[in-house]
Amino acid sequence: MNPARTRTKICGITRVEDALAAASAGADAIGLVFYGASPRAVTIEQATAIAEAVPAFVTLTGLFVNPRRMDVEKVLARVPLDLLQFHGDEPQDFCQQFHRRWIKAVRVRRDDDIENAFHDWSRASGLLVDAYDPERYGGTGQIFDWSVIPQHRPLPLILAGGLDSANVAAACRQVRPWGVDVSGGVEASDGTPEGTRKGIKDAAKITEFLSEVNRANQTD
Ligand SMILES: O=C(O)c1ccccc1NCC(=O)[C@H](O)[C@H](O)COP(=O)(O)O
Repeated sequence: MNPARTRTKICGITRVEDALAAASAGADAIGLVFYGASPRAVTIEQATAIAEAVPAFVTLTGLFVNPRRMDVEKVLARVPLDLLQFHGDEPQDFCQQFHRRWIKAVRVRRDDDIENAFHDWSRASGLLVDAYDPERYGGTGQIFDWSVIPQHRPLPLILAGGLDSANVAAACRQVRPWGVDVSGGVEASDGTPEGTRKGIKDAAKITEFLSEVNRANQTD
């Protein structure tokens, strides 16, 4: 399916004000990280507050990494997530059991990883392709080689990994993804040249990122 416009998801949100900034700027989805080892992890209380604040038509996504079934169920009992995102090594049957739509992240290492993932997670509502890092599951700020992304896509493809306002327009034009997903690229600076305050977003960076996606959509 070819998108009329590229959808956008701002991931790793931990504060109500950042969720509202993303929604006001036009993001289609926001992501909450339920993975304790992440510096962007939210508590159930934070997630509940964000869920209450997010307006209709913004997809509230819950991200998990190799959770137990009970971990996901515990979150779903308290937080009205619209979509699950599995960012670890979860098999399809595991992802499928929650009666909720879900997307699968694949960390791209080999040329045929994406093709294999389309086959292995064929019941997903989308495939998120991210950079591979041997030590971290995601949110790495790293780009991968977009030329390995196949043209034939049995599922909507969501591009992630090291995106920011400087490269997202080029990414949209080259890859033509269904959607793009960003985390570190819209975070507040920690005062060092490359560093960011993990989980704290910069509203101006979110606006600039979304403007660049819109620009790419309009100049096709
Ligand atoms: O954000 C995290 O800390 C994280 C930890 C473990 C698994 C996934 C994680 N984030 C995934 C995302 O949703 C990011 O948007 C995606 O990996 C891209 O991140 P970035 O390169 O920082 O834009």
